[in-house]
Amino acid sequence: MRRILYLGPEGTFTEQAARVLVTRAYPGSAASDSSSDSEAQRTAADVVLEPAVTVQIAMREVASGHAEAVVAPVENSVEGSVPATLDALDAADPMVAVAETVLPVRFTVLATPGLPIDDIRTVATHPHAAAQVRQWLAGHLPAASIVSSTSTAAAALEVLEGRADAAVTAPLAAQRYPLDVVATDVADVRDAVTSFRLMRLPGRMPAPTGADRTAIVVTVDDRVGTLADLLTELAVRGVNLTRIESRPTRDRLGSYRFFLDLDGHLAERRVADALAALRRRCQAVRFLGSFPRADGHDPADPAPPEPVSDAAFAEAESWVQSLLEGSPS
Ligand SMILES: O=C(O)C(=O)C[C@]1(C(=O)O)C=C[C@@H](O)C=C1
Repeated sequence: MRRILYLGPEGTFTEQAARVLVTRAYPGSAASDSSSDSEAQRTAADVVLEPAVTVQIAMREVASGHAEAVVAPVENSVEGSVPATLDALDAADPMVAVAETVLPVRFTVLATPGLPIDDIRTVATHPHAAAQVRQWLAGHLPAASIVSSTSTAAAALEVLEGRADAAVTAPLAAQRYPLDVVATDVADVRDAVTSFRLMRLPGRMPAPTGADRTAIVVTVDDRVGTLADLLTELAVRGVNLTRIESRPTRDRLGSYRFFLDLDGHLAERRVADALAALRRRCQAVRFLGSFPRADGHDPADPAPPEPVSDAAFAEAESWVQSLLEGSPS
C-alpha cells in the first residue's frame, strides 16, 4: 500500500489538491471518495491518502521510506509562498516535485453548533487563510480575535474541541465536521488561488510536455552582483524565471537561500545548461523537480528563441566536437 500524505487533518484545501494530484500521478487510482469517514482513505491502485499534522512530518515520513509522497501547499496568489513548505523542503533533501495543481480558494466559516454569531470571540485558521479573509472578518466578526492553527481543518477541530468559537476553513471541512455553517464563499480577493505540489524521492522524472516548470533552490555567496550573475545565466539562455523567494539559511543574519521556479524542463538543453552554469557559480544548487505546469500550454507562449532551442545546442556542440577532431564542419 502506497501512502500519500497531505497537510491534514481531513478537510483541508490540501486534501482537495491531493485528490486531484493522486488521480493524475497514479493513473488508475480513484481518489474522489469524499464520503469516507475513515482516517486513511483508500483509493484504487494501492494508493492511500492520509493526513499529516505538518508538511515537515509528512516529508520526514517520505524521507524515511514510510510514505511514498507528500502533497503540500506552495504558493497563494494573495499571500505568496507558504514558508512552512519551503522550510520543510529545505530540510528534506532529496525531495522532488512531480506534479502540481492550482485550486481556487474560497472559504467557509464554521462555528460551534448553536453559538450566536454575536458571541463569536475567537476565530481559528491557518495564517495564509487569515490573510485572505481579513476584511471579511473585520466587517462580519469585528469583536473576534484570530488564533493561528496548522491548517484550516486543524482550526475546525479546535472549534469541535471547544478551544475556539469559529474557524475559517476549506468548503470540504463543512462535510467533515459537525459544525454550524456561518458563511460560505468568503474571500477578500475573488479569484484567489493556491498552488500545490506532489513531492517524492527522486526517481523517474515526468516526461517533458512543452509546458513544464523546473524548481531549484540555490545558495549564493554574499558579494556584489551575485544574484545578478545568477539571473544573467538564466536570461542568456532564454529561461524564464516565474518565482524567486528568499528564505533565511538560519546560520546567521543576512544569509539566504533562493527558491526559484523556471519555465521549462531539465530535459531541455537550455534549462540543463542554465542549471550547469548555476552549479559552477553558486555555493550549492539543489534540484527540486521538473513537472508539467498546472496551467498547461499557453498557445501565446513563444517557443524558445532559436539560439537556445535544443536543435541549436546540438548543432553548436557538434561543431565544437568537429573542431576538436580537426575536421571543422
Ligand atoms: O489549511 C489548509 O486548508 C491548507 O491546505 C493550507 C493553505 C495554505 O497553506 O495556503 C492552503 C490553501 C489556502 O490558501 C489556505 C491554507
